[in-house]
Amino acid sequence: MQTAAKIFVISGPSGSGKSTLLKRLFSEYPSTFGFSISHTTRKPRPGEVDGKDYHFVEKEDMIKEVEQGKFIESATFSGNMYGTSIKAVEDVVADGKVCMLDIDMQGVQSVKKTALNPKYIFVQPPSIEILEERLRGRGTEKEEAVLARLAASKKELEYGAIPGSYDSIIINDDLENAYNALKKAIFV
Ligand SMILES: Nc1ncnc2c1ncn2[C@@H]1O[C@H](COP(=O)(O)OP(=O)(O)OP(=O)(O)O)[C@@H](O)[C@H]1O
Repeated sequence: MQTAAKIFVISGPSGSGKSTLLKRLFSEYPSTFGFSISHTTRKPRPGEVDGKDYHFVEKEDMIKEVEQGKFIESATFSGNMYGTSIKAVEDVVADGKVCMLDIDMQGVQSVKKTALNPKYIFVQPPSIEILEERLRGRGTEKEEAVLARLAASKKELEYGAIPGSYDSIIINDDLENAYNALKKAIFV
């Protein structure tokens, strides 16, 4: 099946349903799509393979490459750096797959400065109240983290509402409808 682009950026507030939708897409089309492999400065855990689970790199090398503008996004969690390089996205395409990039609003703005030329998809919750319900229902975050995510989601929603920020907006109310809308945005 033909897709509208080789790279899709999927963004939206935490809890809006990006992972749920992508999981479905990957299971319906197991050989069409791929995720880029992230870099990290943390040490591999037993069984983790360099270049498969992560690109395991030294901190000074990663800092240098981030400074050189080779990364779309990078962040530090508990002392370890993580990030997505532009090349990691290009590698997915070189491997014959359509790259799905699940990133936040800052990542979106950063991709816009590259030559990757993806289609941008925004996954929008039906309302803030429902977003809050789903975030709590997921049960993966402590109260503090839920509140931080909700605060960040307001900015994500504002950015999503600016005309031209995204090529498609998927309102994730009924999952079935949202999934069909996602497929419409992806396949031509
Ligand atoms: N259409 C829907 N109707 C009801 N519940 C949904 C729907 N879509 C997703 N959910 C539920 O909402 C919660 C958040 O979804 P999900 O984890 O996919 O969000 P996300 O955007 O990937 O979040 P994050 O950015 O934090 O990874 C999950 O518990 C999921 O099962």
